Amino acid sequence: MKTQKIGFIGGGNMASSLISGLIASGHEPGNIWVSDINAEQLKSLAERLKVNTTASNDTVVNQTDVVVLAVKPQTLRDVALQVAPAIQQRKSLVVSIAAGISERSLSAWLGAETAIVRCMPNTPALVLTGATALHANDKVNAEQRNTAENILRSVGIALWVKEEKELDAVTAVSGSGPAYYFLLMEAMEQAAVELGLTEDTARLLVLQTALGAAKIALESSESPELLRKRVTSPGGTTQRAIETFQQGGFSELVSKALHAARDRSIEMSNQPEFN
Ligand SMILES: NC(=O)C1=CN([C@@H]2O[C@H](COP(=O)(O)OP(=O)(O)OC[C@H]3O[C@@H](n4cnc5c(N)ncnc54)[C@H](O)[C@@H]3O)[C@@H](O)[C@H]2O)C=CC1
Ligand SMILES: O=C(O)[C@@H]1CCC=N1
Repeated sequence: MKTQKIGFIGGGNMASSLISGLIASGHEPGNIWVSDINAEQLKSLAERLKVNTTASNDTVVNQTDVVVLAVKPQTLRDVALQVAPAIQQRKSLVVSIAAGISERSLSAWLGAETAIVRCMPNTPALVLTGATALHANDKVNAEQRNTAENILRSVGIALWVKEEKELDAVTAVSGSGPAYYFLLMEAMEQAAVELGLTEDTARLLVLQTALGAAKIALESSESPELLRKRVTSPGGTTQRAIETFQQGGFSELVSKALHAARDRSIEMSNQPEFN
Protein backbone atom coordinates (compact mmCIF):
# COMPACT_ATOMS: atom_id res chain seq x y z
CA MET A 1 0.00 0.00 0.00
CA LYS A 2 1.23 3.46 -0.87
CA THR A 3 0.74 5.42 2.33
CA GLN A 4 3.39 8.11 2.00
CA LYS A 5 2.02 11.59 2.73
CA ILE A 6 3.17 13.74 -0.17
CA GLY A 7 2.85 17.52 -0.45
CA PHE A 8 3.06 19.74 -3.52
CA ILE A 9 3.79 23.44 -3.29
CA GLY A 10 2.53 24.73 -6.63
CA GLY A 11 -0.27 22.82 -8.35
CA GLY A 12 0.39 23.78 -11.99
CA ASN A 13 1.13 21.74 -15.12
CA MET A 14 3.93 19.53 -13.87
CA ALA A 15 2.46 19.01 -10.38
CA SER A 16 -0.93 18.07 -11.89
CA SER A 17 0.75 15.52 -14.15
CA LEU A 18 2.66 14.02 -11.22
CA ILE A 19 -0.37 13.96 -8.92
CA SER A 20 -2.59 12.33 -11.57
CA GLY A 21 0.10 9.73 -12.17
CA LEU A 22 0.56 9.07 -8.44
CA ILE A 23 -3.18 8.51 -7.99
CA ALA A 24 -3.39 6.30 -11.08
CA SER A 25 -0.56 4.23 -9.66
CA GLY A 26 -2.31 3.61 -6.35
CA HIS A 27 -1.55 6.56 -4.07
CA GLU A 28 -4.55 7.62 -1.98
CA PRO A 29 -5.76 11.14 -2.90
CA GLY A 30 -6.32 11.70 0.84
CA ASN A 31 -2.55 11.35 1.40
CA ILE A 32 -1.75 14.10 -1.11
CA TRP A 33 -1.74 17.80 -0.18
CA VAL A 34 -1.41 20.67 -2.65
CA SER A 35 -1.04 24.42 -2.13
CA ASP A 36 -1.23 27.13 -4.74
CA ILE A 37 -1.89 30.87 -4.85
CA ASN A 38 -4.38 30.25 -7.65
CA ALA A 39 -7.74 29.31 -6.11
CA GLU A 40 -9.13 28.10 -9.46
CA GLN A 41 -6.21 25.72 -9.84
CA LEU A 42 -6.84 24.29 -6.38
CA LYS A 43 -10.58 23.94 -7.04
CA SER A 44 -9.93 22.05 -10.23
CA LEU A 45 -7.43 19.70 -8.53
CA ALA A 46 -9.80 19.04 -5.61
CA GLU A 47 -12.71 18.33 -7.95
CA ARG A 48 -10.83 16.22 -10.48
CA LEU A 49 -8.42 14.35 -8.25
CA LYS A 50 -10.01 14.61 -4.76
CA VAL A 51 -6.70 15.66 -3.21
CA ASN A 52 -6.45 17.95 -0.15
CA THR A 53 -5.92 21.55 -1.15
CA THR A 54 -4.95 24.66 0.77
CA ALA A 55 -3.78 28.20 0.11
CA SER A 56 -1.15 27.73 2.83
CA ASN A 57 2.26 26.35 1.85
CA ASP A 58 3.05 25.77 5.53
CA THR A 59 -0.03 23.54 5.87
CA VAL A 60 1.31 21.35 3.07
CA VAL A 61 4.61 21.00 4.93
CA ASN A 62 2.91 20.31 8.26
CA GLN A 63 0.61 17.63 6.85
CA THR A 64 3.20 15.65 4.91
CA ASP A 65 6.55 13.83 5.08
CA VAL A 66 7.81 14.69 1.60
CA VAL A 67 7.40 18.12 0.03
CA VAL A 68 7.66 18.56 -3.73
CA LEU A 69 8.56 22.11 -4.74
CA ALA A 70 6.68 22.62 -8.00
CA VAL A 71 6.57 26.37 -8.53
CA LYS A 72 8.33 28.20 -11.36
CA PRO A 73 12.09 28.65 -10.89
CA GLN A 74 11.72 32.43 -10.53
CA THR A 75 9.23 31.96 -7.65
CA LEU A 76 11.13 29.26 -5.83
CA ARG A 77 13.40 31.45 -3.72
CA ASP A 78 10.53 33.30 -2.02
CA VAL A 79 8.55 30.10 -1.50
CA ALA A 80 11.55 28.21 -0.11
CA LEU A 81 12.46 31.00 2.32
CA GLN A 82 8.84 31.14 3.47
CA VAL A 83 8.49 27.41 4.22
CA ALA A 84 12.05 26.90 5.51
CA PRO A 85 11.16 27.11 9.25
CA ALA A 86 8.37 24.51 8.92
CA ILE A 87 10.59 22.24 6.81
CA GLN A 88 13.41 22.45 9.33
CA GLN A 89 11.07 21.76 12.22
CA ARG A 90 9.54 18.67 10.57
CA LYS A 91 12.82 17.54 9.00
CA SER A 92 10.89 17.04 5.75
CA LEU A 93 12.45 15.49 2.70
CA VAL A 94 12.33 18.13 -0.03
CA VAL A 95 12.07 17.18 -3.70
CA SER A 96 12.61 20.07 -6.10
CA ILE A 97 11.49 19.70 -9.71
CA ALA A 98 12.52 23.23 -10.72
CA ALA A 99 14.70 23.58 -13.79
CA GLY A 100 18.01 25.33 -13.22
CA ILE A 101 17.86 25.77 -9.44
CA SER A 102 20.93 24.30 -7.77
CA GLU A 103 21.09 22.24 -4.60
CA ARG A 104 23.43 24.93 -3.27
CA SER A 105 20.71 27.58 -3.62
CA LEU A 106 18.05 25.25 -2.24
CA SER A 107 20.06 24.47 0.88
CA ALA A 108 20.95 28.13 1.34
CA TRP A 109 17.20 28.89 1.44
CA LEU A 110 15.92 25.77 3.22
CA GLY A 111 18.73 25.24 5.72
CA ALA A 112 22.08 23.51 5.44
CA GLU A 113 20.78 20.36 7.18
CA THR A 114 17.77 19.90 4.87
CA ALA A 115 17.62 16.68 2.88
CA ILE A 116 17.14 17.72 -0.74
CA VAL A 117 16.56 15.65 -3.83
CA ARG A 118 16.72 17.63 -7.03
CA CYS A 119 15.05 15.97 -9.96
CA MET A 120 13.88 16.59 -13.50
CA PRO A 121 10.61 14.83 -14.40
CA ASN A 122 8.51 15.35 -17.52
CA THR A 123 4.81 15.71 -18.25
CA PRO A 124 4.23 12.15 -19.58
CA ALA A 125 4.12 11.32 -15.85
CA LEU A 126 0.43 12.08 -16.40
CA VAL A 127 0.09 8.82 -18.33
CA LEU A 128 2.60 6.88 -16.19
CA THR A 129 5.22 7.14 -18.92
CA GLY A 130 7.38 9.81 -17.30
CA ALA A 131 11.15 9.93 -17.36
CA THR A 132 12.88 11.41 -14.32
CA ALA A 133 16.51 11.82 -13.36
CA LEU A 134 17.35 12.49 -9.71
CA HIS A 135 20.29 13.74 -7.68
CA ALA A 136 20.50 13.90 -3.88
CA ASN A 137 22.48 16.21 -1.62
CA ASP A 138 24.63 14.72 1.14
CA LYS A 139 21.91 15.14 3.78
CA VAL A 140 19.65 12.56 2.09
CA ASN A 141 19.78 9.11 3.73
CA ALA A 142 19.16 5.77 2.03
CA GLU A 143 15.53 5.59 3.12
CA GLN A 144 14.86 9.10 1.80
CA ARG A 145 16.53 8.22 -1.50
CA ASN A 146 14.15 5.28 -1.80
CA THR A 147 11.18 7.45 -0.92
CA ALA A 148 12.02 10.01 -3.62
CA GLU A 149 12.79 7.33 -6.18
CA ASN A 150 9.57 5.44 -5.44
CA ILE A 151 7.47 8.57 -5.91
CA LEU A 152 8.97 9.28 -9.32
CA ARG A 153 9.09 5.62 -10.30
CA SER A 154 5.37 5.32 -9.71
CA VAL A 155 4.83 7.64 -12.70
CA GLY A 156 7.44 6.22 -15.08
CA ILE A 157 11.15 5.48 -15.12
CA ALA A 158 13.45 7.07 -12.57
CA LEU A 159 17.23 7.04 -12.59
CA TRP A 160 19.97 8.68 -10.54
CA VAL A 161 22.69 10.80 -12.06
CA LYS A 162 26.14 10.92 -10.43
CA GLU A 163 26.76 14.64 -10.86
CA GLU A 164 24.22 17.37 -10.24
CA LYS A 165 25.36 19.17 -13.39
CA GLU A 166 24.07 16.27 -15.49
CA LEU A 167 20.58 17.56 -14.68
CA ASP A 168 21.17 20.45 -17.10
CA ALA A 169 21.53 17.93 -19.92
CA VAL A 170 18.60 15.87 -18.63
CA THR A 171 16.43 18.99 -18.67
CA ALA A 172 17.38 19.57 -22.31
CA VAL A 173 16.72 15.94 -23.29
CA SER A 174 13.75 14.57 -21.36
CA GLY A 175 12.46 17.53 -19.32
CA SER A 176 11.83 19.65 -22.39
CA GLY A 177 11.80 16.65 -24.74
CA PRO A 178 8.04 16.04 -24.94
CA ALA A 179 7.70 19.50 -26.51
CA TYR A 180 10.12 18.56 -29.30
CA TYR A 181 8.05 15.51 -30.21
CA PHE A 182 4.86 17.59 -30.07
CA LEU A 183 6.52 20.09 -32.42
CA LEU A 184 7.32 17.30 -34.86
CA MET A 185 3.73 16.06 -34.59
CA GLU A 186 2.43 19.57 -35.27
CA ALA A 187 4.66 19.93 -38.33
CA MET A 188 3.79 16.49 -39.69
CA GLU A 189 0.09 17.08 -39.14
CA GLN A 190 0.27 20.39 -40.98
CA ALA A 191 2.17 18.81 -43.87
CA ALA A 192 -0.31 15.92 -44.03
CA VAL A 193 -3.17 18.40 -44.40
CA GLU A 194 -1.21 20.19 -47.15
CA LEU A 195 -0.96 16.81 -48.88
CA GLY A 196 -4.75 16.62 -48.92
CA LEU A 197 -5.67 14.58 -45.82
CA THR A 198 -8.42 15.77 -43.51
CA GLU A 199 -7.29 17.17 -40.13
CA ASP A 200 -8.76 14.18 -38.28
CA THR A 201 -7.05 11.64 -40.51
CA ALA A 202 -3.77 13.57 -40.41
CA ARG A 203 -3.76 13.71 -36.60
CA LEU A 204 -4.69 10.08 -36.12
CA LEU A 205 -2.02 8.85 -38.54
CA VAL A 206 0.66 11.11 -37.07
CA LEU A 207 -0.07 10.18 -33.44
CA GLN A 208 -0.38 6.44 -34.04
CA THR A 209 2.85 6.52 -36.01
CA ALA A 210 4.65 8.34 -33.17
CA LEU A 211 3.34 5.78 -30.68
CA GLY A 212 4.34 2.88 -32.92
CA ALA A 213 7.83 4.26 -33.50
CA ALA A 214 8.38 4.87 -29.76
CA LYS A 215 7.07 1.39 -28.85
CA ILE A 216 9.13 -0.46 -31.41
CA ALA A 217 12.26 1.48 -30.41
CA LEU A 218 11.69 0.73 -26.71
CA GLU A 219 10.81 -2.93 -27.20
CA SER A 220 13.50 -3.73 -29.74
CA SER A 221 17.13 -4.39 -28.86
CA GLU A 222 18.08 -2.66 -32.12
CA SER A 223 19.17 0.95 -32.39
CA PRO A 224 16.89 3.69 -33.74
CA GLU A 225 19.37 3.99 -36.63
CA LEU A 226 18.85 0.36 -37.64
CA LEU A 227 15.09 0.63 -37.21
CA ARG A 228 15.14 3.72 -39.44
CA LYS A 229 17.14 1.90 -42.09
CA ARG A 230 14.61 -0.94 -42.05
CA VAL A 231 11.85 1.50 -43.05
CA THR A 232 14.03 3.05 -45.72
CA SER A 233 13.81 1.02 -48.92
CA PRO A 234 16.64 1.91 -51.35
CA GLY A 235 15.37 4.41 -53.86
CA GLY A 236 11.99 4.59 -52.13
CA THR A 237 9.85 7.26 -50.49
CA THR A 238 11.46 7.28 -47.04
CA GLN A 239 14.92 7.73 -48.53
CA ARG A 240 13.68 10.81 -50.37
CA ALA A 241 12.28 12.26 -47.16
CA ILE A 242 15.35 11.41 -45.05
CA GLU A 243 17.64 13.00 -47.64
CA THR A 244 15.48 16.12 -47.51
CA PHE A 245 15.77 16.21 -43.69
CA GLN A 246 19.54 15.72 -43.88
CA GLN A 247 20.04 18.35 -46.59
CA GLY A 248 18.16 20.77 -44.30
CA GLY A 249 20.60 20.05 -41.47
CA PHE A 250 18.15 18.12 -39.29
CA SER A 251 20.69 16.49 -36.94
CA GLU A 252 22.69 19.71 -36.57
CA LEU A 253 19.48 21.59 -35.77
CA VAL A 254 18.46 19.05 -33.12
CA SER A 255 21.93 19.26 -31.59
CA LYS A 256 21.80 23.07 -31.62
CA ALA A 257 18.37 23.07 -29.95
CA LEU A 258 19.44 20.69 -27.17
CA HIS A 259 22.61 22.69 -26.53
CA ALA A 260 20.49 25.85 -26.31
CA ALA A 261 18.17 24.22 -23.74
CA ARG A 262 21.13 22.90 -21.73
CA ASP A 263 22.80 26.33 -21.80
CA ARG A 264 19.58 27.99 -20.66
CA SER A 265 19.44 25.59 -17.70
CA ILE A 266 23.00 26.55 -16.74
CA GLU A 267 22.21 30.22 -17.27
CA MET A 268 19.20 29.93 -14.95
CA SER A 269 21.37 28.39 -12.22
CA ASN A 270 23.68 31.40 -12.47
CA GLN A 271 20.95 34.04 -12.65
CA PRO A 272 20.93 36.15 -9.47
CA GLU A 273 17.16 36.72 -9.58
CA PHE A 274 16.56 32.95 -9.60
CA ASN A 275 19.25 32.09 -7.07
N1 LIG B 1 6.10 21.83 -17.39
C1 LIG B 1 7.03 20.91 -17.57
O1 LIG B 1 7.04 20.16 -18.57
C2 LIG B 1 8.12 20.73 -16.55
C3 LIG B 1 8.29 21.64 -15.52
N2 LIG B 1 9.29 21.46 -14.59
C4 LIG B 1 9.45 22.41 -13.50
O2 LIG B 1 8.26 22.36 -12.74
C5 LIG B 1 8.05 23.64 -12.13
C6 LIG B 1 6.62 24.08 -12.38
O3 LIG B 1 6.43 24.23 -13.77
P1 LIG B 1 4.97 24.20 -14.40
O4 LIG B 1 4.13 23.22 -13.66
O5 LIG B 1 5.15 24.08 -15.85
O6 LIG B 1 4.49 25.69 -14.03
P2 LIG B 1 3.02 26.21 -13.74
O7 LIG B 1 3.07 27.70 -13.87
O8 LIG B 1 2.02 25.44 -14.51
O9 LIG B 1 2.83 25.85 -12.17
C7 LIG B 1 3.34 26.60 -11.12
C8 LIG B 1 2.23 26.78 -10.10
O10 LIG B 1 2.78 27.43 -8.95
C9 LIG B 1 1.79 28.29 -8.43
N3 LIG B 1 2.40 29.28 -7.55
C10 LIG B 1 3.00 30.46 -7.89
N4 LIG B 1 3.42 31.10 -6.78
C11 LIG B 1 3.13 30.28 -5.73
C12 LIG B 1 3.33 30.37 -4.34
N5 LIG B 1 3.92 31.45 -3.79
N6 LIG B 1 2.91 29.37 -3.55
C13 LIG B 1 2.28 28.28 -4.09
N7 LIG B 1 2.06 28.13 -5.41
C14 LIG B 1 2.47 29.13 -6.21
C15 LIG B 1 1.15 28.88 -9.67
O11 LIG B 1 -0.13 29.46 -9.37
C16 LIG B 1 1.08 27.68 -10.59
O12 LIG B 1 -0.15 26.98 -10.48
C17 LIG B 1 9.07 24.60 -12.72
O13 LIG B 1 10.05 24.87 -11.75
C18 LIG B 1 9.63 23.87 -13.91
O14 LIG B 1 10.98 24.17 -14.13
C19 LIG B 1 10.10 20.35 -14.62
C20 LIG B 1 9.96 19.42 -15.61
C21 LIG B 1 9.01 19.56 -16.68
O1 LIG C 1 10.70 24.77 -20.08
C1 LIG C 1 11.06 24.66 -18.90
O2 LIG C 1 11.84 25.49 -18.40
C2 LIG C 1 10.58 23.49 -18.08
C3 LIG C 1 11.72 22.60 -17.67
C4 LIG C 1 11.61 21.39 -18.52
C5 LIG C 1 10.30 21.51 -19.15
N1 LIG C 1 9.74 22.65 -18.87
